[in-house]
Amino acid sequence: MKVALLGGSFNPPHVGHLMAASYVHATQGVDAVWLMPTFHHPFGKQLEPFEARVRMCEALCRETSGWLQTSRVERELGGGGRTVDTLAFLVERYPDTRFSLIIGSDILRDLPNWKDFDRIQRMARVLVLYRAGYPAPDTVGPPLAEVSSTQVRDQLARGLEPSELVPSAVLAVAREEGLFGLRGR
Ligand SMILES: Nc1ncnc2c1ncn2[C@@H]1O[C@H](COP(=O)(O)OP(=O)(O)OP(=O)(O)O)[C@@H](O)[C@H]1O
Ligand SMILES: O=C(O)c1ccc[n+]([C@@H]2O[C@H](COP(=O)([O-])O)[C@@H](O)[C@H]2O)c1
Repeated sequence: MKVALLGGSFNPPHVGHLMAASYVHATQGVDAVWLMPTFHHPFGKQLEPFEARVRMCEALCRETSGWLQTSRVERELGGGGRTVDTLAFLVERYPDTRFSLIIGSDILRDLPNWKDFDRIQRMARVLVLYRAGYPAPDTVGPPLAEVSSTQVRDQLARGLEPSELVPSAVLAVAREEGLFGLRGR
């Protein structure tokens, strides 16, 4: 079994995440892609509650035929939310699975602040996707969608409906849960 992991804040998930996951599933010979929402963000980002982000990720996953799944592993682990620790745990739990780790090229500038990135590279194949606006050497594939959770949150804060950036089922969960100031709107 070959699994690609896409870790993220998913605050909220958007079509860029779906495109990134689809691209990897379609071209990189993996059986499944797991979304791994952050429980405690290592750099202290303030996020909507974990279970609400999981629900939105699960709604995103339903846009696929089943190869995209959401993992609660980072909640199970607690701790500092460092990817190397999550990966070490998964490698031990699933000895017959080969893991890849997907990151967007915007992350490259943060990597010096990641814990043990060398060890991550020994445990998993790292796939750096070309996120539109962030060209870098050694990325895989064409530039992917110019969309971010920040842009989605900005639209929501201005009372706009980001229906072109977020799958409608994800927006429905955000509304039901009253996330991003949507309570009572
Ligand atoms: N449009 C995109 N194209 C390619 N990769 C993406 C895209 N959006 C997010 N990613 C990647 O998905 C992972 C998780 O991203 P994250 O959940 O932080 O979303 P984000 O849009 O970057 O959020 P924010 O705007 O809040 O920083 C990261 O590796 C990121 O690089
Ligand atoms: O391992 C680390 O040191 C580390 C530092 C910062 C971020 N990460 C992970 O990188 C992924 C994307 O993070 P972000 O900030 O773009 O949502 C997410 O899974 C984080 O847990 C990991």
